[in-house]
Amino acid sequence: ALCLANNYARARRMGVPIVLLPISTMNILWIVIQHPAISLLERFFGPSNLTRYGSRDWHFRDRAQAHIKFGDVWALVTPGEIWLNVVDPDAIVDIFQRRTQFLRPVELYQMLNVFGMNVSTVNSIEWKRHRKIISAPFNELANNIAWAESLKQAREMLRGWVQEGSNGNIGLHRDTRTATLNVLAATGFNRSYNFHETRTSEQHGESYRVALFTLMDNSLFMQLVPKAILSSLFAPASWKQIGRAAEVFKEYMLNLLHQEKQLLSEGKAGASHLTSSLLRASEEYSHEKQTGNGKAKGLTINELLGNIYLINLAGHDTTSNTLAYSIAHLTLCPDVQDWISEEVHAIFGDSPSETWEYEATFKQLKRPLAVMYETLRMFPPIMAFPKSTKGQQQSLEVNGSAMMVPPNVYVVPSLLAVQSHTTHWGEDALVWKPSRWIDENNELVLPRKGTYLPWSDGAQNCPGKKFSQVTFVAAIASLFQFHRVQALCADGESKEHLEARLRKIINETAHGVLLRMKDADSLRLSWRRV
Ligand code: HEM
Repeated sequence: ALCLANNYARARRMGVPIVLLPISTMNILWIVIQHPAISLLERFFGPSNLTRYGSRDWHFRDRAQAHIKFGDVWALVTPGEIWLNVVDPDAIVDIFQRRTQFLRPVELYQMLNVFGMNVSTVNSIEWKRHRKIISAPFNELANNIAWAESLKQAREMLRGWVQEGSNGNIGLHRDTRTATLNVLAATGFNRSYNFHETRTSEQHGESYRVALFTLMDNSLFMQLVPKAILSSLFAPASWKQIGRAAEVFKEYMLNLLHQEKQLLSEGKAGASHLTSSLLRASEEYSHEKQTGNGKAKGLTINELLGNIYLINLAGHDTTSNTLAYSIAHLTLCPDVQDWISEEVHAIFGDSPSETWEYEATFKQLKRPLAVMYETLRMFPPIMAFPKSTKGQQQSLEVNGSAMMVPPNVYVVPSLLAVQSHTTHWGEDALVWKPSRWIDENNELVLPRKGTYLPWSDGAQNCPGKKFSQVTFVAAIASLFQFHRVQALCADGESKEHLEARLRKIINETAHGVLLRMKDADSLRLSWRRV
């Protein structure tokens, strides 16, 4: 109570509306029990501040409602933290530009440190070194490979979906995840996997892919239980499985690095590949250490593994969830499927996707990109990127009024609120409508700065932005060139009920680190050639 009173007094000095929560949203016990606890509290006592703003995914459920009620800036005050939520686009741009004043709070990203520190978990000085190294391989050569591989994966995935026929049990999330991880493997590790073989191996066996999925699905849990305990003799079997996944992933990556090192020494490795690029940085580090040559510019082996894990994690489920949300929406909008197909035909005619060239055509495929933009507007995989004032107070101008933000306050650009606010997106802000992204001159609409940032903004934005766009556009364009998708009714189900069920599935989220549908795999979808 004393901590809450203290934080309340600090927040009051900002002169903004305040909402109090009796529990810190970072409290470990609360993180574990919040979902059943919130359901129970809501059932017995009705909605309260705690049930509205106390969960990890409250931003998604609330969207712009809190800002419409409290204004463009308001504070969520808990015994542990003050979260200052901001929806004014100019203030949001300002926050991202002042990276050294509104700092990324690395303490909130510790779950990403499974193997070592990485670009998301180091402090702002070290960040520059990591960022320079990991950004280098994200170039047009990588995008070219991603394009070809995404087309290949989409073709194989679609073949399986069509074969599934009227059963429609396609496993939407499982399959888009397999495909996007294969795109990443082709680009990063120079391995081109067969979609169906990898899908089967994911259901059995102990591959690095299964290990990665296990680690990703349990990353919140791993934040609570140290790796050594997970692998200990007395740990329950389910914990040991997570510990084992960490070992399998590490072994695979070390093995890959070893092979790559050998290729490099023979002068064979492709310079564009992610692994060789990171490996060179690690060798540079060893060299610097041996020669005692100035400040470190390379990466230690643990940092190398840490960054490879981060890129695997950040680089595939983000795109695969976006594909899954998009396809789920497209089943509700057959007209948008035709709209995409029309553009694909105008560019490629009936040419098979094996012949599609990246450079000449990616820029022309505006409608698939519009689908991606619209899905990310309403369903951004990373729902919030808080910044912290740390030890210094900072000034901030919101709607033309200056305020002082005290030290150690988390300042949160309200991504989901600004991306679904009627002021910026009109009365139909909550309607999924890709056509809003194309203007009357057939150009992609450029939204006002600070109103659309699913890849974040400023220097710490997503280095994989274009890579994800290329992967997504290739997949959607090739899926809808000749085919259409339809959701299948359950026995005796009416069309209206099916639509309502689909919308419910779209809006029910899994409680993980990234936003994703809880039950995407339960959708029965039928693909047919037109
Ligand atoms: C739909 C696709 C994607 C979205 C919406 C997305 C979004 C984001 C966002 C919002 C951040 C900043 C997070 C923060 O500041 O807390 C980020 C960072 C990052 N993303 Fe992505 N991302 C996507 C795809 C990718 C892909 C395909 C890759 C790599 C292959 C990638 C690699 C990274 C990395 C390495 C970072 C950390 C950058 C840094 O801290 O400097 N992302 N992403």
